[in-house]
Amino acid sequence: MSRIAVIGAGAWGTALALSLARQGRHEVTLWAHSPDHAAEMERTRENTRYLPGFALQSDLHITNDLISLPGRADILLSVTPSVNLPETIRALAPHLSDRHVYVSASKGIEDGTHRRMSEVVAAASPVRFAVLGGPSFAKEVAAALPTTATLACVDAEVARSLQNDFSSESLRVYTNDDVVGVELGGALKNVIALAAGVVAGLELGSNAAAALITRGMAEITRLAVACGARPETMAGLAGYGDLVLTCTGSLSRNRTVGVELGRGRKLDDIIASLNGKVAEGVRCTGAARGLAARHGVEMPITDHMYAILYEGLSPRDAIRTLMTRPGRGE
Ligand SMILES: NC(=O)C1=CN([C@@H]2O[C@H](COP(=O)(O)OP(=O)(O)OC[C@H]3O[C@@H](n4cnc5c(N)ncnc54)[C@H](OP(=O)(O)O)[C@@H]3O)[C@@H](O)[C@H]2O)C=CC1
Ligand SMILES: O=C(CO)COP(=O)(O)O
Repeated sequence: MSRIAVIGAGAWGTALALSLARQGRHEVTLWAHSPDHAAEMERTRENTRYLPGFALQSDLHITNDLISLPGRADILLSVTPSVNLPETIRALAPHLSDRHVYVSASKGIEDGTHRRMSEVVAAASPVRFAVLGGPSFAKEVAAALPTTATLACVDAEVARSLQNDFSSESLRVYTNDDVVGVELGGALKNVIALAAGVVAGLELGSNAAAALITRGMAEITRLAVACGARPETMAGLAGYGDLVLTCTGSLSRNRTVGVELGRGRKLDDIIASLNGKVAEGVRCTGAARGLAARHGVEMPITDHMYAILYEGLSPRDAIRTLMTRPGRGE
């Protein structure tokens, strides 16, 4: 039995808490950011705001007390939006030690600094770090549909132990030691998923959708490898797997934002209609572009996505300029 605290009661944190509690062999606590959300989940035994339709098990603890978590758990599973990780880890830091394993399931890169979540955590605390990635829509994990994931940690023993803790009949977990690759695969695919949504919103057809995924993978891999990732990781679940899922699956929030952009809706209006739900790619597009500039890596799809989001480029003009760039080898 492990004591596991899930930090973040959005859709993904709740789905992971449900999946862990379902096993019946762990003590699981789910932390919600806002007190009223925690109280509402305690009362209804359901997360009606972010993952409606799934009953929270009676032995799943719910709390809003962040700093109690390091005392009641050895594994901290961090599932806040990436923009909220720095404030969360700052609050937790005085209570953390190297006996804690901190598993990040957030998929983003810090704005401005371009730090990965592992770098944000390492700068603030002495915990051992792992990252969970792969193709995994929260709703399907909550429904116990077959799902695979990648768990990366530089310490192979910790990775194996987490694999054992997280694995179940419906969740098959693979280990990896390429933390950089799993982190960047998860964050960068969100940018390409936005672009895939744009292609769908403009009704550009299946050829364009396949091209976008493939050329998107090429630029994600270029950047990730320049940052130290292994190419094989990018060809695996946390790379291609998650990219294919979010570029094709209608449950993807990032893809949905892209679809609406392609149909001509304004970004502010689309974000407002998400009601506090996060589409990480919107922020990550700027961070990815900054990281690429630092490493001298060419990211044409990411650049055009940035111009659509923040510089008023029309989706149709973006596709036209991408299609008419000077010819090059594949
Ligand atoms: N949804 C999915 O299928 C998957 C999501 N992910 C990743 O998981 C992460 C979380 O996404 P998801 O679960 O979808 O989130 P949701 O969009 O479902 O929910 C947003 C969450 O952010 C919380 N929040 C808002 N402000 C803060 C804050 N200042 N500090 C901490 N938390 C805050 C909200 O809590 P409150 O309402 O109480 O303020 C709410 O729990 C993202 O990085 C995402 O990419 C990864 C795989 C799958
Ligand atoms: O990362 C995800 C699935 O693996 C979820 O993608 P969205 O954030 O686009 O919904």
